[in-house]
Amino acid sequence: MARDDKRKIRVSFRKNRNARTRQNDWTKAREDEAADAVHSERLSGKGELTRRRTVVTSAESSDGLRDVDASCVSGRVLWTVGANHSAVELDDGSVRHCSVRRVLRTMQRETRSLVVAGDRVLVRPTEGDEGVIERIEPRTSTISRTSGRFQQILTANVDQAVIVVSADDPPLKLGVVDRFLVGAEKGGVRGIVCINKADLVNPVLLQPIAGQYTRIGFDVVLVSARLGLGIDELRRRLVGHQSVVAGQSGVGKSSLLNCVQPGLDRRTGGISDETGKGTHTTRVAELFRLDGGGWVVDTPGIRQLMLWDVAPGELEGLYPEFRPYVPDCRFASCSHLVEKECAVQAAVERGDISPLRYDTYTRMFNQDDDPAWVRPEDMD
Ligand SMILES: Nc1nc2c(ncn2[C@@H]2O[C@H](COP(=O)(O)OP(=O)(O)OP(=O)(O)O)[C@@H](O)[C@H]2O)c(=O)[nH]1
Ligand SMILES: [Zn+2]
Repeated sequence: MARDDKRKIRVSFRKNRNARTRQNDWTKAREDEAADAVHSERLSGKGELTRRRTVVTSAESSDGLRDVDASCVSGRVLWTVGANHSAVELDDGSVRHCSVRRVLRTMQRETRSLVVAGDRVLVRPTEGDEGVIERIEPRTSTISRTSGRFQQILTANVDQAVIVVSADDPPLKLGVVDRFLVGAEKGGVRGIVCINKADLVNPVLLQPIAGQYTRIGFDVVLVSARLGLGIDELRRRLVGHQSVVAGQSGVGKSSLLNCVQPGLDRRTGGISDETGKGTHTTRVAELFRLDGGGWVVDTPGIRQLMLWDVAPGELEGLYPEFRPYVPDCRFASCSHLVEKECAVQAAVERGDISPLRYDTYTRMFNQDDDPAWVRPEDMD
């Protein structure tokens, strides 16, 4: 290894990128909000690595990393088991089973950011189809959940979250949709609402719900894995993107992925009658490549994105349609719940903000663990 090789080190950005500031929100025109939501540079909720940028330097490595020489190849992590076993697809398409270099493992323990599906890594090939991960490249986004006192990163480098809910069985809950959307916003990824099992309800009943989200700027796809409806449109939205598929167990995530890419063979399971919550048939976060380009991360069928650590005061910034009104509230610390001269409440009363969205906001603000839910037949 040549010690004077050019190499990359990570340096911290000086700018505080932790939170959207009110100042930024004030100056945003309403039409810009959807575009803003996908502009991950400004978004919060990212891991340590992403607050750094990579620079090429010929100086001595300051991060304790060994020189990465020409024998190393880059690739993308497909899945991981524990802290030290990852499957990595190299850029030539071959897959290697990799351990993680010890110094990296130690650093990861400190930052709580283990190698995750979606990570771009540099691998030193060893025997057979094995290798060692020498470096994790800076992440452009992370999806994480809070586990105890720590944030656990589930996957990295995705640009959109497909939030799958079912029109029925289990019943559609707008509280669930909105929690996932808030989670996506917080993670700096674009949320797409995918309503599956459209065959179980009269599609006319789904239109007001779809309209509520498209008006705010979120894409909505109505699909039925059973009937094959809407699958082409879903595929079009996935191809060329790095997507995470999220949603409660039993809503049909695996069934949809099997439709989008036949031959994928995701295991599907039935709803468990006892709990109504479905059985957890998809266990590890796993990344797969789509024909036509892009890739998808399949996640365990639990409510993980809803567990994101969002402080009540952050919520106003994570409801894109609230943001234009917030600066007009009389009190800077307005919670938009009870205060007088609140521009958000006024917008709800005028019908400019959906009362259903406002309802989920109030429940999330009050940290109501029982998410609001509305069946289509309850819609006007
Ligand atoms: N009626 C109807 N049933 C569906 C549809 N899509 C999936 N299902 C059924 O819903 C059940 C759950 O589907 P899965 O694809 O296993 O759901 P999942 O979201 O992957 O579940 P987890 O792996 O537990 O997260 C299965 O019995 C499917 O046959 C649909 O479009 N319509
Ligand atoms: Zn207010």
